[in-house]
Amino acid sequence: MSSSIISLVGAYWPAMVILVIILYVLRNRFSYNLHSTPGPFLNSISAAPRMISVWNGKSHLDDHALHLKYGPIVRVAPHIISISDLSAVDQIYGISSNFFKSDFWEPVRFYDEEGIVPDPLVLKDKTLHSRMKRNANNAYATTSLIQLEPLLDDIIERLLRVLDEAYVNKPKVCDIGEYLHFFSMDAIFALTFGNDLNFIEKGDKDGNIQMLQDSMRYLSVVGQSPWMHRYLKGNPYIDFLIGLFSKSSNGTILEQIMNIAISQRTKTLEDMSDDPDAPCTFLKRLLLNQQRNPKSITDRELNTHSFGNIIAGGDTTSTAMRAVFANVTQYPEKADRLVAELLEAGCDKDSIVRYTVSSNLPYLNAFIKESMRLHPSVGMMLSREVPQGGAMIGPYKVAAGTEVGVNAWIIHRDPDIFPNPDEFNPDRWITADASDLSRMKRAFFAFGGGRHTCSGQHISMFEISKLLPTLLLRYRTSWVHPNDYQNIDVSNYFFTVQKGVKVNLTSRD
Ligand code: HEM
Repeated sequence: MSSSIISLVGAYWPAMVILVIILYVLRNRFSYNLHSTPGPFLNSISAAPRMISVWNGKSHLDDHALHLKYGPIVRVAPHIISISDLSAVDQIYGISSNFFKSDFWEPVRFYDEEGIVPDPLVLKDKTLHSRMKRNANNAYATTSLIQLEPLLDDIIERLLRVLDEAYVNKPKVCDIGEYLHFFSMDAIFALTFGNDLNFIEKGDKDGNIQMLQDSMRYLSVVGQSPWMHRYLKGNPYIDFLIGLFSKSSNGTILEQIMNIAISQRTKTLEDMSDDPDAPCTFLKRLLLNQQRNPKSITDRELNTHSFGNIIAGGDTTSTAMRAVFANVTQYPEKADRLVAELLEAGCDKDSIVRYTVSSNLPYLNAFIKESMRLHPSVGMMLSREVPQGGAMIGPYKVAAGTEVGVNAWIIHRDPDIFPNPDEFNPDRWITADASDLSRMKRAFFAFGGGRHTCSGQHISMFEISKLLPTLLLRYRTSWVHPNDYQNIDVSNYFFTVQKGVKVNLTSRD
């Protein structure tokens, strides 16, 4: 009997392989009821094209091309739909929406003996998420940040000193993009904990920034097929093996940052009793919240809030800063208009710009917003899962469990919302009539939307709207080669990090 089965398999195995492939293709093609959703055929039968696109770091360009070809709703993988439609923003992300965070985030969900480590960025549990967010709200508020301005000023001064000494009026090319990254890392450490790692002077000598970016690459690629995580870094043995060959084992850098968060909590508690008048950092404010109402926030949640700041606040803010800086360099006449606005508001080239002044300057704010429209720091869709019972996505009824999302990179280029979308035109934010402006604001998705809207957006605007005008008033900036703006390389591993923002700096007298 068994020998006849073996000979049968031996004779028909090619046909069986073909049958399995056909069944696999059919299953994918018709899964989640998505067979009539527009999109390339290959993407509907396998996640591989999507994973390759993400692996290459150019999925924002590929997705944009797909939307131009197929319209506002595109099936980019058997289980994933990318949407570029204003009404979908409310439907998927609105406060009362019941779409929740998808398993895209599984590769960066951490578990300990108590279960999932509660990081708001990745939580599916809406009740816990709302409580965590509510109880940290005041630490992210602008009023809390303003009293930390001296801390930020120290870091800005450090950066100016380094730039003055090494680059200004010297024939040496400045990789300002790198310095903006160092600045944003030092700034977020300082605002969160009260001290920083001095990336500005020491550089990234331990490769921490690179390791964080490697973790994002892992998330972006494996997040397209999250079940794979279990067989990769989600498996302790495999993770150990990967760690032997690469410095960027998922565990190392994220665990290191979590350890910093834990040790800083203890240190801040001690400092609070030694010096109650010390600046009220993010962490100190959370500890004060906890002392007032111990049930409102646990130690574990305190740790993940600080941890989340470092993970979510470095690449994002520096990417936005590089986008603004590149536009300042590319459009000198617009830069001159910014300078004129700053001088008229009483700023001068030898002082650090005050946040209360810069945050009220219309052209500066429009310039920053337009830079973030054309170059949002997050360049992949903010993935959510369709809830029980399925949902109508445009004209399509899609099944529960389908991953759906809007990508800022795409919706920010919708010509019906932003006419001449590829044109860098800060004035569109100033001259649009009320109804167009309201649509533009609703479509501005750089900080996400709804209940998961970026908690740290005021922190990043605080940093950006102080540092960039200060640099602008102090230095003239020019490209090293005429085509440098077009040649900036963008790698999109969730964060759209640019390489090659290199300039000559001269003092602005
Ligand atoms: C220009 C700078 C920034 C950009 C463009 C940005 C963008 C975003 C986006 C798009 C989300 C939504 C993710 C989603 O819905 O899936 C988000 C969430 C978040 N961001 Fe930011 N971010 C920036 C800076 C920061 C900073 C400086 C911090 C911390 C100090 C921060 C902390 C967070 C946190 C904690 C969340 C999770 C919020 C939640 O899920 O409720 N971000 N950010």
